[in-house]
Amino acid sequence: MRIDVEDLVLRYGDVTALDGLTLSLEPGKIYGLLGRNGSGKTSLLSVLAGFRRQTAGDVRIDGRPVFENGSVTGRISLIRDTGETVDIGSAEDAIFFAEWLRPDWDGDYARSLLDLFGIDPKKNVKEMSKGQRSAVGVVIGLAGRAPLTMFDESYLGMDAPSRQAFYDALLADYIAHPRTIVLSTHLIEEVSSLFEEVVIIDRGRLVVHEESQALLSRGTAVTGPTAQVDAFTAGLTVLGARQLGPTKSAMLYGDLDDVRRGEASAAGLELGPIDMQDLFIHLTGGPGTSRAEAPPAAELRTGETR
Ligand SMILES: Nc1ncnc2c1ncn2[C@@H]1O[C@H](COP(=O)(O)OP(=O)(O)OP(=O)(O)O)[C@@H](O)[C@H]1O
Repeated sequence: MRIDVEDLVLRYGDVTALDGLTLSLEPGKIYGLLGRNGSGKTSLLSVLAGFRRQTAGDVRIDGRPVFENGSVTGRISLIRDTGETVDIGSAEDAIFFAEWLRPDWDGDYARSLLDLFGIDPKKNVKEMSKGQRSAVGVVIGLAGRAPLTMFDESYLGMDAPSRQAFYDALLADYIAHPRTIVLSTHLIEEVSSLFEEVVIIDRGRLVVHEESQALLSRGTAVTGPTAQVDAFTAGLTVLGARQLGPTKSAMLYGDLDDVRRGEASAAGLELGPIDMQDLFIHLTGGPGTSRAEAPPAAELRTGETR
């Protein structure tokens, strides 16, 4: 499903969670939705799912308004981290309910996923561990095959092998049944290989909406002997560095032109890709930056080496 959001504002009393956000997402892609704590990710997903009415602005899914529009919300699935969507008895009950609610529901797939995650279908969801509840939520989200499926940190409670099983299942099922998928996450490195496009929001505003590869190409890792790396990176925007014995790897932000690349090669330095997480930290103001100090979004969008 196609998403068009224009000048979206959402306020909770005095708190402005979404502050004039404009964004369009094409159908049939996997999007990563990233942002620091309190940046407005859950608020955005809640408005997109029709759980909340926006304070101002326009929200359209496939060209139609969302809030209190059953013909649209019935085709949208938002799985939240709290698992409240499945708090209705056993996992089997949750599946029964989802089957009734979801036109594209695949019951056999749901049961195979419960098996994959080691979930006892008869167990009451309320008596499950946090990770097991998350897994039930993930099963409901995947097997529902909603044309717009959104996971809001739904898998945070799951352990590493279960999360990996989820990523594998998501990718395989997405290839077999293409749809629009939005993944909100703080586990950036773990999930970033799934993203076709990345949306970063900060303080309720859009900072970046770009193809993953284009975003990653904004940074370069420079690796080699410490003295050469330091000489090469002097005056450039260095996001961070790692030292291993006499070898240093520095993460640079911004384009390196062919001349600079030639210089690196002549100095015996290796140029490689940068981690999405390092870019994210930079684009949202750096680890020690308070929300008030973070650079404005317009400045962050330029992508030039300073
Ligand atoms: N029900 C609510 N009532 C009042 N303020 C709220 C409510 N829900 C969210 N907020 C505020 O809105 C802002 C955005 O919150 P939101 O939950 O959308 O952020 P988030 O990006 O999902 O954060 P996190 O990564 O921590 O989950 C925050 O300042 C938050 O305190």
